[in-house]
Formats: sequence, C-alpha cells, structure tokens
Amino acid sequence: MSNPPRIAFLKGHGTENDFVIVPDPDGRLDLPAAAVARICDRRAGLGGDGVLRVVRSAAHPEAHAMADETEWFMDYRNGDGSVAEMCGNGVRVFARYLLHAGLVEAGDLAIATRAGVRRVHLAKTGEVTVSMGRAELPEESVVVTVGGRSWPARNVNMGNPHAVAFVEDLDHAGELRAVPPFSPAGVYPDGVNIEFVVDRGPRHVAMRVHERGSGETRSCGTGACAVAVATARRDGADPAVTGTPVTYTVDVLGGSLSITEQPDGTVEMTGPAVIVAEGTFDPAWAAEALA
Ligand SMILES: N[C@H](CCC[C@H](N)C(=O)O)C(=O)O
Repeated sequence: MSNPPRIAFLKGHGTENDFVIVPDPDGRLDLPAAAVARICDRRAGLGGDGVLRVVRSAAHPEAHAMADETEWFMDYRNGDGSVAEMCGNGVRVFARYLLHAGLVEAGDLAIATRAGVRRVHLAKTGEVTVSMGRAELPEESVVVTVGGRSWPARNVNMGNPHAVAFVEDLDHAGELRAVPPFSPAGVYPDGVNIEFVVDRGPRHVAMRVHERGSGETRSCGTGACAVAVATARRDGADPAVTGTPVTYTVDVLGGSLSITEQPDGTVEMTGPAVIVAEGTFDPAWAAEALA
C-alpha cells in the first residue's frame, strides 16, 4: 500500500510570535491536540507558538456562516493544541501566507476566525493591518501576584481573554515559566493571557506576556490590543470619551506593534508578518503523538 502523502507546512512569524502554517484547503486533515503539540514542540517537532491551519471557509463547519464574505478560515491552535478564539499575530501571518501562495493579491481581504470576520490590509510595504473588532471590558478584575509583588489587572476581551497589569519593571514578571498566580481564579474559567506593561514614553509602552496555551511568547497581537485599550483607559484617552482616535506603540520582545482605537471602539493593529521556510512532514510522525 502506498504511503499517505507527506503534509506540506510553512513557518512564519509576526514580531517573533511564530507559527506552523498547514495548508488544508478542503479541511481533510485531522489535527488533534496531541498532534498539534508535537508539531509545535521545539525539540521533537517543528517548533512554534501555535498552528495556523488554512481551510476554505466553505469546507469548515465553524466558518460556513462566514463563507459568503470570506474564502479562507484561520483554524488557530495554541502550542499545547488547545483551540483559541483569535490570534492577532496569527492573522497577519495567515494573510502573508495567502499572498505568498498566490491565493490573494496585496490590498484588502477578509479572513474568517473563531472570533468572527477580520478585515486585513496587506500593504506593499510588507506591513499588515488587521481590524481586530471592539474590546470588551468586563467589570470584574483580578490581582496578579509574582515574587511577592501584587498588581490589579484590567480585564480586556479581544475575542480572547486578557488580564493587563501595569508594573514598575518588566523583570518583576519573573521567569513566566507557568501561569502567573491570579485571584479570584473564577474570573477566567477557560484560562487567560496575562500581560505585564511598563511605560516607555508618551503613547508608548512595552509588554511581556504569558499566553494561555503557549507560555511566554515574544509577542501577542490580541495582547498588544488589550494593552493599548487598557492604557488608553488609564491615561484618560478613551476614544469613546474624547471623540479622538488614539494610537499606542506597543513594544514586545520580538519587535513593535502599532495599535489604534477609534471613537466607535474598533481597534486596528499594524505590524510585520514573515514567511521563513517551507517543507513537508510525514503524517505518521504527527500521528505517533497520538499513540
Ligand atoms: N494564546 C491565545 C491565542 C493566541 C494569541 C496571540 N498569539 C496573538 O497574537 O493574539 C489564547 O489562548 O487566547
């Protein structure tokens, strides 16, 4: 019996939040959590903070409702194989892949995600702008504690949950090898991405992040949006109150993102997206993880 065809993949990153891209237009590949975790393993696998499976919207049950306005669905998984609603850096890299593969032209396109349709502009400069929707700011907040220090953290939802803590020094976040302790735990029953933020100057902050399902990453797009929204509220610059758009530069370990919030609450993120390499892997290798 002939061997099943090898699976094509590409590696890409957005401000060093890196992903394994798996083209699967007809949605035929089964990628259970254990296989995704093996693919993302930085020693035994290809390495990545997550997987972006590229599926036609019409071929994926979670995207059927978006098929009339999008051709492609971003099936995002965290590095541990868990599913997340949205990945901001991932959408930029996903759009970059579509251009790289000749599936779209530069310019405007719409991508289906579990958080809904995201409108993307692929500039000829290489920068990618994503309309990230509106932040939700639930009232309840948590207290994050690391190394004997505690900070209140602002609850911000960008389609996925974030807790944003303003700290004195990014080193105070510690090694971030595990989820930083927070209370009350019940605020985030499905887990949370936790950002630590310091000021760098006017409308300029820097952050570190412990991501749900991936650990500390070099960048988090939805996290940078959550940070910009929380900082605008801290600074009395909420566009819904001032009537004026506000833009923050958010430095991440892997680079810098520009986040603009409009008076109507919509948030736009602009940053780079790079395809680094491409190759194939044997499906049996990924399936071994299921054994
Ligand atoms: N870990 C996140 C998803 C990826 C977010 C991040 N990589 C981004 O660029 O937005 C979560 O479980 O909600």
